[in-house]
Amino acid sequence: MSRLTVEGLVAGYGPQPVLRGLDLAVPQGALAAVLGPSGCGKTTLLRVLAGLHPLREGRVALGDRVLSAPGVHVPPERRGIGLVPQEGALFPHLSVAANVGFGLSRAQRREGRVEEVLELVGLAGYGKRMPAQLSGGQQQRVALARALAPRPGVVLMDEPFSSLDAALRAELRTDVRAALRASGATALLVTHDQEEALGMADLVAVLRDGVVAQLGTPQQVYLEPADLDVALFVGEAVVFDGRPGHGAVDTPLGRLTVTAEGVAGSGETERSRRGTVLVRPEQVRIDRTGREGVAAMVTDVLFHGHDATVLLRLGDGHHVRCRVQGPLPASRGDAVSVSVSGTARFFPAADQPVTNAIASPS
Ligand SMILES: Nc1ncnc2c1ncn2[C@@H]1O[C@H](COP(=O)(O)OP(=O)(O)OP(=O)(O)O)[C@@H](O)[C@H]1O
Repeated sequence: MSRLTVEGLVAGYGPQPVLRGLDLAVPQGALAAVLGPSGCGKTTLLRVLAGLHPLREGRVALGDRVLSAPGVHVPPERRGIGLVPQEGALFPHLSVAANVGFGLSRAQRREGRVEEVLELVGLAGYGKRMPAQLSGGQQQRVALARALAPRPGVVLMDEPFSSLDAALRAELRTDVRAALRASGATALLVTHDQEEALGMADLVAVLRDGVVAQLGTPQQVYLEPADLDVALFVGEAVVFDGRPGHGAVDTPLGRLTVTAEGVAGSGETERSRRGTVLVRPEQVRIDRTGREGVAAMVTDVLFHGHDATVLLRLGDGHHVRCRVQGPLPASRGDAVSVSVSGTARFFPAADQPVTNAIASPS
């Protein structure tokens, strides 16, 4: 059983701990991405899980086996956890095969485990090469093969793609995901790249202030963020101040109907509750004819290849981002009108009752 469980984890370096009661559970065989801003404690978490840094309070367990707890510390080499560091960290004087086989017994090497994992990561036949003869992406594949070779229950990856260019990163993400699935290992991927976390993982844990602010599927953290900070961190957003009343909220993008329980028809509608209304840029629709929605001026168009961002200024001076696919709907300087499609979210201000409401255009 390799379900990874972290309960009430407190760990750090100085008097103020970096991790402050962190809870996290990753089911067996799942790939979880740990997403958070620089310095929030992602690497510290991996180091504690790998047994390289002590915890002060809490518990780390793999299945029923406690690995770390006050008074318990299973040494790193006996945890059944493989680590892929940020930049491969291969032994430069050892061949690929020797790097991969480093942690294996002679029997395991004789059984062909090295060739097996090299094939798993797409490097069959590369055993005799030296690390210096490999590209950055290939070196990361070897690092993954080395981590997988002893059949660990858990693989930890610390920003394994950060030194690679965008095209290589995308290719490697797909291959690493497939290799991890095939190995059956539970995996934790540390990243500060939202696209990587959302695109690769089965589960995303958003770290903030030393705890997990939200743990959910990529869809959940993007479409149903636990709070405004998570919403703003995981993807782009268009936000306005709002004060729902009578089951609707007025925004510079028009009147949005507030449909969720807690605001509409609950008796609270008359009580003014200021907060933030949030829509994603892909929900903003542009109408070239200027008939549907609110008047806006296109201030810039950023073409990304697979899609484009259209920057707009509304009549009242608000700036709005819109994401569009396919043919560009407008050019810089065009007068258009904009509206919102689908549902939006309302987050009451911090000093207000904390009930998220879903708003949709009326
Ligand atoms: N060895 C250390 N001694 C003292 N403080 C440290 C040490 N290592 C990390 N820290 C501090 O602990 C905090 C968390 O660091 P950590 O490396 O875990 O963050 P991170 O989320 O992985 O950041 P990044 O995304 O930049 O890699 C930071 O404020 C960092 O300065």
